Amino acid sequence: MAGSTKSLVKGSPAPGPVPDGSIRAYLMRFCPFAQRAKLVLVAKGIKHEVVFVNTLNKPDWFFEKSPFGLVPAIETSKGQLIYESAIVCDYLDEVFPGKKLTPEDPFQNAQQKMLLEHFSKASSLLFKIVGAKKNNEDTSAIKKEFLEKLIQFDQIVAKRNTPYIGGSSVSMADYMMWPIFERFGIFGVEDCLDKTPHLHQWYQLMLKDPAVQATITKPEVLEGFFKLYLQGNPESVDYGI
Ligand SMILES: N[C@@H](CCC(=O)N[C@@H](CS)C(=O)NCC(=O)O)C(=O)O
Repeated sequence: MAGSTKSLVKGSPAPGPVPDGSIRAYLMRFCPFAQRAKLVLVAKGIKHEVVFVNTLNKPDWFFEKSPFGLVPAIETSKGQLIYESAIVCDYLDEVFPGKKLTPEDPFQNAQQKMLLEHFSKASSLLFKIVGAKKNNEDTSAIKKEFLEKLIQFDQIVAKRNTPYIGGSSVSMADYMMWPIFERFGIFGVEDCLDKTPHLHQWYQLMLKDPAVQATITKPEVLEGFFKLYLQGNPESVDYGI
């Protein structure tokens, strides 16, 4: 992926205008939401540059690019700013040519969004695990509830009887969910896939996807970052590549 490999921190100067014919993505290397944007950029072959932002020590100007101070955000050569991963991904799919990732059919599109809602009933629990781990609390009850919700989601996926969660080929719903699955190891829930056979099959299929292969982070790198994050020691985190 083109662009700088250093993460910008508080005090780093703001980058200049985005060159014509390109688009800039403000990302953080380990962020699952930023990976959603990266997956769409790569899957559609969109020419872009990347600016990594240290989200634990961000430059003040970043709030002008992304008002909530969150990655991902994108900036066009016209100075247009788009933030929130789902909105960023929809924008990229709508504006750029290449493989359409969102179904043209409104019902199929609605179905994809409903699948994401179902998945979020499980995935939101993962963020509770992070909170509990930060406070050195026991996570077993949350993990149990997560498994129950994931099994329910597995059954929904099974009924659809399509190789990908979104349909017969890889699509937006798959890319929106993938980054969370990639991080099952850091949440300590990777064994849940043994109990969700349809999701497990999908996971194996997604590992072969070129955009997934281009954006995947090695589990040991993710784990290293997560450990430091839990210690609340942002200065010691090397966000660069
Ligand atoms: N709802 C947002 C969530 C994005 C998000 O939480 N990004 C995190 C990094 S994984 C972030 O930028 N955190 C910075 C902060 O909390 O100040 C989206 O989907 O884009």
